[in-house]
Amino acid sequence: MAQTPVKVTVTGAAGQIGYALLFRIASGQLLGADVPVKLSLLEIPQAVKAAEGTAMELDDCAFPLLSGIEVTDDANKAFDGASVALLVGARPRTAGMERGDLLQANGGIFGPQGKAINDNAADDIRVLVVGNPANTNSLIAQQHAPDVPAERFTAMTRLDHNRALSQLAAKLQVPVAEIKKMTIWGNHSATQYPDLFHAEVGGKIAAEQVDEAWLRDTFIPTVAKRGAAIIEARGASSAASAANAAIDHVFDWVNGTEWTSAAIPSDGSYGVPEGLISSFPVASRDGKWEIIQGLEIDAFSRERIDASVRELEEERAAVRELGLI
Ligand SMILES: NC(=O)c1ccc[n+]([C@@H]2O[C@H](COP(=O)([O-])OP(=O)(O)OC[C@H]3O[C@@H](n4cnc5c(N)ncnc54)[C@H](O)[C@@H]3O)[C@@H](O)[C@H]2O)c1
Ligand SMILES: O=C(O)C[C@H](O)C(=O)O
Repeated sequence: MAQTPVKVTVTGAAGQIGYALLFRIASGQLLGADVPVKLSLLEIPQAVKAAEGTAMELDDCAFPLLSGIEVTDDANKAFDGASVALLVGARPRTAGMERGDLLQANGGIFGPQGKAINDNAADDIRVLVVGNPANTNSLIAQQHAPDVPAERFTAMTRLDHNRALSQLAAKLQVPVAEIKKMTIWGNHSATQYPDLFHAEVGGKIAAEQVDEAWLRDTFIPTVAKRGAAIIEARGASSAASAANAAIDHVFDWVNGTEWTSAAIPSDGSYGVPEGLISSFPVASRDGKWEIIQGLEIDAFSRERIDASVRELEEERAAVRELGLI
C-alpha cells in the first residue's frame, strides 16, 4: 500500500447517513479497494462526542485501508488537505419553518463550509452535497469557494437514479443490470423528472415497453416522492440507500462511467440556465463529469424538465435575495 492516503471529509458524521457511510468509505468502497483513506468527521459541538463513538467503532473494524481518523467541529481543520468532501450535515425542515427560513439556516452552514473548502482543501477537491435542499446547498457552497473550479461542486441525484432503476426493473421483471441510460433531470425534490425516453432495456427504449399511464401516473410520482414514502414508512429519512448512492456517485466520478445521473453546474445544455446545479445524464471521463449531449427531448419531457429547472431558478433567486450567494 505505497499510495499516500486520500483525505475524505464527511460532515454530519454522527447522523444516520454518516453511520451508514463511514464504514463503507473505510472499507474501500468509495475510491477503490487499493486506495488508502484518512477520514475527517465534522460535526457540530453537541454531536462531537457521538462522532467520536463512531470513530471508536471504525477503529474496532481494523480496516486495512483506513490510515487515520480525526473528529472535529472546526471546518478549517476538517477540510484541510481534503480531496473528497461529502456534505451530509444540514438543517432539516421543522414544523412551521418556511422555505426562506430553511434556506437561511442552510446558508449559515454551506456558506462557511464552502469558504473552508476554498481555503483549506487539496487542489483536486471534489464535493458532493447530500444535505437538503442539496442542489441549492451545493450552489451556496460553490459560490463561497471562488478558487475551486466550479464543476467540483455537485449534488446527489444518484439515489433518485437508483430508485428509478429499481422501479423499472420490477415493472419489466428484468435484472437492474439490464437497464441502461437511465436519467434523472432537475432538482432533488418532488419536481425531479425520471426519464424513460432515453433509458433502454434489452437495447429498446424503456418508455415503449411500459404503458403511458403507468409511466405518467405511477413511475414518475413513485420515484419523485420515494423520499417522503420512506419517511412515512421508517419514521426517518432514507439513510443506508442515501449513503449507498453517495458511494456510487463518488466512485463513478473518480473511476469513470459511461452514463448515470448527477447534479452538476449547468453549462446551458438542454436549456438549463448556466450555473444552476441541476441533474443531467452524465458520463465521467478522466475524473470529470460531462453532460451527455445530443439527446432529443420531446414535449412530454420538456415540460417536466422545465418545471424542475424553474424550481431550481426560484431557489437560486431566493438565496440571492437572502444575500446567501
Ligand atoms: N440527496 C439525497 O438523496 C438525500 C437522501 C436522504 C437524505 N438527504 C438529506 O441528508 C441530510 C442528512 O440526513 P441524515 O438522515 O443523516 O440526518 P441526521 O439528522 O441523522 O444527521 C445530520 C447530522 O448533521 C449534523 N450537522 C448539522 N449541522 C452541521 C454542521 N453545520 N456541520 C456538521 N454537521 C452538522 C447534525 O449534528 C447531525 O448529526 C438531510 O438534509 C437529509 O434531508 C438527502
Ligand atoms: O430527507 C428527505 O427529505 C428525503 C430524502 O431527500 C430522500 O430522497 O430520501
